[in-house]
Amino acid sequence: MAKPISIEVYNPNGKYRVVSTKSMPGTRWINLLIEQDCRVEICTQKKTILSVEDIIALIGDKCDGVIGQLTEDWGETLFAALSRAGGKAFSNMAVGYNNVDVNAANKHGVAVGNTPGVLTETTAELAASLSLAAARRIVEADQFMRAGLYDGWLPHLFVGNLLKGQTVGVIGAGRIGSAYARMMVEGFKMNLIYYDLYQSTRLEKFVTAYGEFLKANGEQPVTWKRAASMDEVLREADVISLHPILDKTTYHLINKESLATMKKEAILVNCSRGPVVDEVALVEHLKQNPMFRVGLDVFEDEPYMKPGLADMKNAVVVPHIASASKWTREGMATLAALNVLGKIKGYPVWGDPNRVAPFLNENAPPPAASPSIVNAKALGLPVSKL
Ligand SMILES: NC(=O)C1=CN([C@@H]2O[C@H](COP(=O)(O)OP(=O)(O)OC[C@H]3O[C@@H](n4cnc5c(N)ncnc54)[C@H](O)[C@@H]3O)[C@@H](O)[C@H]2O)C=CC1
Ligand SMILES: O=C(O)C(=O)CO
Repeated sequence: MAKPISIEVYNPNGKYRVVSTKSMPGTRWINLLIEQDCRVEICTQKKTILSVEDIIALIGDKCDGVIGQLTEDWGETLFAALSRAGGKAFSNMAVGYNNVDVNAANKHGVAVGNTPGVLTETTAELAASLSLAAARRIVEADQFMRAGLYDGWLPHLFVGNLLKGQTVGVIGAGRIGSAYARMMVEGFKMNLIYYDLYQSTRLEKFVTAYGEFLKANGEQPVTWKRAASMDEVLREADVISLHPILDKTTYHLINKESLATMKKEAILVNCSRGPVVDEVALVEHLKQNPMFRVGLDVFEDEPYMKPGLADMKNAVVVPHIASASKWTREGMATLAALNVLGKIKGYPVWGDPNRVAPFLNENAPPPAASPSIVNAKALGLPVSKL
């Protein structure tokens, strides 16, 4: 029998019961639910990662929808529990939903929401920050200063890599990968090589136009190339950033062999999901190649790091904060709440989950639609004509 869980309740007499497994930034998401007759229950348990049993206790006997987190295991057990409680909607407060078994949700007729778009630039900015931190050895240098070791300028002190004119490689040039590529190309005048299952025509056009602009101003133009294989990117790029989804095809995409393909002084950044990289192989590679550097936001066994990683001076590590800007996190909470609300109210699904701005405008009511439901087709949900 699961222990009772502490909660905070808003609008206790609301008709629909919506549970959020965590407190989320901002208040707009709560207000939007309350305005539509929802009783909102927020779990206040002091435990970072809730277990399946904890969430079953939160769902209880009657629950219309749940807003959950990427740390939770949303599989058959939870969707069965939600369905038994009369629930028809779940939303991750995340764009990635590798923690969700969508087939199990389909089986129980539960709509699964995610939060694309609102975190694209914020996440890309963190990937760019990690690229710079690794290239210019910022964390090592900061630690050196704080340790009182600086006793004067030296020609060899913390020499790193210049980005200008080098090649940035992007693996997974979707929303975030493309935004990161634009930042590195435009900001640092890097040439681009990318690998994705699909062509990114918009990104290619952007780099072409920027190259023409530079040329017209008497500067060296930037270039782009769509690689035929991932190995081509690994061989040619000086900085490689990983932005694919995590699924069977991308698990351990970066492993001992692929690391060996990369340049000895390359920089690898991962802001996608930890298991995209074989972290044991990475630690070994970092040990053997002190000039190879990484910037990691995500880890294979989050929240843990594989043994040895924390000791590596050539690794910059941060705790899965890529989407952590105030605007983005408040927007993610809003989109997640509206995904659940839309299904409860019987609204259609928004036609273009990449165009979420109308849901984020605080000065107007949001459209009567769920912003992004990943299994809309499987459940036969109607699509909004707005
Ligand atoms: N660290 C963090 O806090 C965050 C991490 N993420 C992660 O980033 C991922 C990407 O997000 P978006 O760019 O919004 O998604 P997206 O769906 O726009 O882009 C993913 C891209 O990966 C490509 N792809 C899929 N399989 C591939 C393969 N085997 N090889 C190469 N490319 C492949 C797809 O074709 C697509 O273009 C999310 O699924 C999530 O896991 C997203 C936001 C924040
Ligand atoms: O949205 C995601 O997928 C995250 O990892 C957190 O922003």
